[in-house]
Amino acid sequence: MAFVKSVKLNNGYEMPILGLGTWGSPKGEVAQAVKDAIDIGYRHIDCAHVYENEHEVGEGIETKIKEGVIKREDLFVTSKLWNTFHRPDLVRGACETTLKNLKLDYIDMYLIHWPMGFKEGAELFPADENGKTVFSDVDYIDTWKEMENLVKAGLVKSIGLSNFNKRQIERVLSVAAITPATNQVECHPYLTQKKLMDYCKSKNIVITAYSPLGSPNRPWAKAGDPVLMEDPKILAIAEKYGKTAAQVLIRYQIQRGNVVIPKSVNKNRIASNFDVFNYKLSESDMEAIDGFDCKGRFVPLTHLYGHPHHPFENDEY
Ligand SMILES: NC(=O)C1=CN([C@@H]2O[C@H](COP(=O)(O)OP(=O)(O)OC[C@H]3O[C@@H](n4cnc5c(N)ncnc54)[C@H](OP(=O)(O)O)[C@@H]3O)[C@@H](O)[C@H]2O)C=CC1
Ligand SMILES: O=C1CO[C@H](CO)[C@@H](O)[C@@H]1O
Repeated sequence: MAFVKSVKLNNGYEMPILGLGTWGSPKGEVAQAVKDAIDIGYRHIDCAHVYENEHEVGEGIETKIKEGVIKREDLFVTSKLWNTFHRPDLVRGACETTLKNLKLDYIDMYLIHWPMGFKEGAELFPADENGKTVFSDVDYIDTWKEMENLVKAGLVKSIGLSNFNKRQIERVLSVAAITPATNQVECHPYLTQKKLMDYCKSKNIVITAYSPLGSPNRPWAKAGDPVLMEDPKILAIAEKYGKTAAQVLIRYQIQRGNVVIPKSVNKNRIASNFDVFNYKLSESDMEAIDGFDCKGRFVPLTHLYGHPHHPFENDEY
C-alpha cells in the first residue's frame, strides 16, 4: 500500500513523514499510546532496543493488526541497533531480538543508533569503576556491511544511520553497496541542521528529525535550560496560525521535507501533533524559524567525548 503523507526513499520505499517517538515512553503507557496513535492515523512508529519498551510497543501494534484496524504492510516501523551490538557477529542477533520484541517478521527501517560502539555484553551502558562508559573499537563501516546483510536476509526493508556526521556518512558511502536511506538526527529550530540536510539531500538521504519539540523530558534536563516549546518567538508564530507551539515545530520539519517523530504518551497530544496537515507556514515564517538556529543541542552526549567516533566533538556538522 502507498502511504499517505510520505517521503520516497532512495530505494523506492515510502516512509510516512510523521511518526510517533517512543523514547522514555513508560512500559505501562506505551502500548496504549501506540494504539491511540494508530487509531488517530499514525502509520509510523520510531523505536529502539535501548528504549527498553519494544515488547510493549509490539503489543500495541499486534492489537491493532488483530483488530483489523491496520495490516502489517500499512505500518512503517523503525528500530535501531544499540551501541553494544556493533561487532559484526552481533548485528543479526540484535535485530532478531528487536523483531521478537516487536512481534514482527520484518522491520521497515533499521538504523545504526550511533556511530560509537560500546563494550559488548549484557549492559546497555557498560561502565568502568569510575562510571565512565567503556568504548569498543569496532569501526561503524564494518557494522554497516552487516546491516546490508540484514536487507539481503529479508529481516529489514531499509537501513540507515542515526547521529552520523558528514565525514562519517562519507566513510559509510565509500564502502556501501546499499546507500543509507535516512540519517536520523536531532533537528529543530535551535539546531536546524541546514548544512547536514543539504549534504544528505545531495546523496539522496532523507533526514529524520528527532527531538523536534526540544525533548523537554530528556533525563539530563536542568533548571534554566531553554525550553523550545516555550520560546516566545515560536509561540508568536503559533498564535498567528491558531496552532500550538508543537504543531508549528512539527509542521516546520514537514515543510522542509524532513520526516519528523514527536514523542507523546498522551492521547490528546498524540492527536494534536498529528493535526498538522491542514495549514501551511508562510515562506517568511519558515525563514524566520530558520533564523532561530543557535547550534543548540538537547542530546549532545558530551560525557562520551573522547570516543574516536563521537559525531559532535570535532566536526562542525
Ligand atoms: N536517534 C536518536 O539518537 C534519538 C531518537 N529520538 C527519537 O525521537 C523521538 C522524539 O524525541 P524526544 O527526545 O522524545 O522529544 P520530543 O521533542 O518529541 O518531545 C517529547 C516530549 O514533549 C512532550 N510533548 C509531546 N507533544 C506535546 C505537545 N503537543 N505539547 C506539549 N508537550 C508535548 C512529551 O510529553 P508527553 O509524552 O507527556 O506528551 C515529551 O515529554 C524519541 O521519542 C525517539 O523516538 C530521540 C532522541 C535521540
Ligand atoms: O535515542 C536516544 C535516546 O536514548 C538514548 C540513551 O538512553 C540516547 O543515547 C539516544 O540518542
